[in-house]
Amino acid sequence: ECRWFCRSGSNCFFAAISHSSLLQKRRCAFQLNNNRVDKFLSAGQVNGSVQICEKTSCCIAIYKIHLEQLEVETLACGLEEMHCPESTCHGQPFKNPFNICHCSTDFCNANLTISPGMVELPHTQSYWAALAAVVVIASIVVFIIMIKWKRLKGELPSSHQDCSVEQSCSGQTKTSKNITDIELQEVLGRGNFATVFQGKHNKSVVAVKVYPADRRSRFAREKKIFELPLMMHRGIVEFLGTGQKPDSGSWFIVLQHAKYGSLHSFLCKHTTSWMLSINLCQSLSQGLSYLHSDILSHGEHKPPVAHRDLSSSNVLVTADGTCVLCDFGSSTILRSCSGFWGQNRSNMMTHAHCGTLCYMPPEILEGSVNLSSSSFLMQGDVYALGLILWEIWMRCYDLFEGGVAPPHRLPYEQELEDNFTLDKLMVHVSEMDKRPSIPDYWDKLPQVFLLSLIGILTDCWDKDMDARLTAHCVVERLISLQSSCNDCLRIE
Ligand SMILES: Nc1ncnc2c1ncn2[C@@H]1O[C@H](COP(=O)(O)OP(=O)(O)OP(=O)(O)O)[C@@H](O)[C@H]1O
Repeated sequence: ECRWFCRSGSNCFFAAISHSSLLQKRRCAFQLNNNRVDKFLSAGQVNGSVQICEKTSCCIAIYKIHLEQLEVETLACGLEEMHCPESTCHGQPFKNPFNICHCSTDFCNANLTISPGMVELPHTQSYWAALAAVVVIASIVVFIIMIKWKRLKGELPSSHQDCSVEQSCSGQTKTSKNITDIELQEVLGRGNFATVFQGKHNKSVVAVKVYPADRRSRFAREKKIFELPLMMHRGIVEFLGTGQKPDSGSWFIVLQHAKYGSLHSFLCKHTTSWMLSINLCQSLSQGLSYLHSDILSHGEHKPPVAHRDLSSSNVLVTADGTCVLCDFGSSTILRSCSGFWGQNRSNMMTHAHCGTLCYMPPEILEGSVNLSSSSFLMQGDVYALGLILWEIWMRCYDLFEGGVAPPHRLPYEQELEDNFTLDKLMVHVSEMDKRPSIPDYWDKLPQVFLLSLIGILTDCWDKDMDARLTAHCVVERLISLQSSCNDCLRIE
């Protein structure tokens, strides 16, 4: 599911990206929990938390389940050519107390889950130890069911204020409207996973994102994000419902129709005034700030969500000149409460490597994220936000001499030109710590204004992810930038 390559946008050059060795060789999550030199080091080239397989196209994971938690022993490439028909990781008992899985897609060994029938393997062969474990687990389950049942009946208070309460963190979703009467018209855009059509529903113009039948899991993932409680905000594309086409079996999501399409295509076609550009920047940052927020309101809980594929192609421009976020197919729900994140640590490798290449932050390119914290996903979104703000301001004619802005370019397009490869991007962004260039003409802008504008960009795309602004702070900095500049550009 993860994308390493930019989509081939109409005018932009990323279709030319090629990196043959990376395309051909299997990439697996890499982690060794014992400190000794391990035979798995010889299975392929290691770069941080990624191993590029030399001997096989299978990834493996060896892990145990201890106290209902997954404990990873080894994530690596397979050691020798082997048969691994499964695309995802399904554990089989291995040397006691470990399970092992072999799978055949990139980073599939990072996506480990405890499936319902899977129990902790006893550390000894003792029947009684196993029985005791089963009894303890069963008692805990019965206890939790009793508590929930009592809460449902109102016998126990449901304290939504307390973030440790499982109920407020337990993944509430709303059932979306099942839409059957939809008319599809022209194609609005095509992504890697779906085709978006203009459509008609209840006499209104809508956008219909159609997933082919074999993309059901991607459809379900995006639907799940839209169905979170309180997922309505003017900076997030409005979700109207879902359905299935009876003829082809494909699935669709019905959305608000954004008149100007993606921000990328909008910026390719239009330059903007300062007022329009600051509106685009503010609405975009407000949408991201809301997405990242943990909100509890009237008994409903929206956990923080990391977008993970933020780019100017995944932001839409509406008729009133504001941005809305779209494409939540790579997004991750970050539950802030009671250990959910901890239970999913083994998924973080997969989380870390999603996204469109040119918007990937240095820590992801290097494979050096701190997996003990969930915040790196949101910090990665803020890095991408900084690049998009730069894209918007590079098309603002009020910021250029004679009111002429240069043609739209993607981040790093100018610097890396046609030789755009992952290696070049890593050297440029990570090793040399370079960022998109600031035009010389901006030096002529009023100093205070310029410092504040450049400050927002540099504080979003800082190499040190902990030094980056939060999306909420970006909103505040943009408000103060706007108010400090009422007449500095001599514009209304
Ligand atoms: N609500 C909408 N209104 C107008 N155009 C839209 C809308 N949603 C999507 N589009 C257009 O369709 C394109 C593809 O949409 P989207 O990014 O959601 O698809 P995808 O298959 O998930 O893409 P990706 O490859 O980024 O995952 C967008 O870049 C945009 O041009």
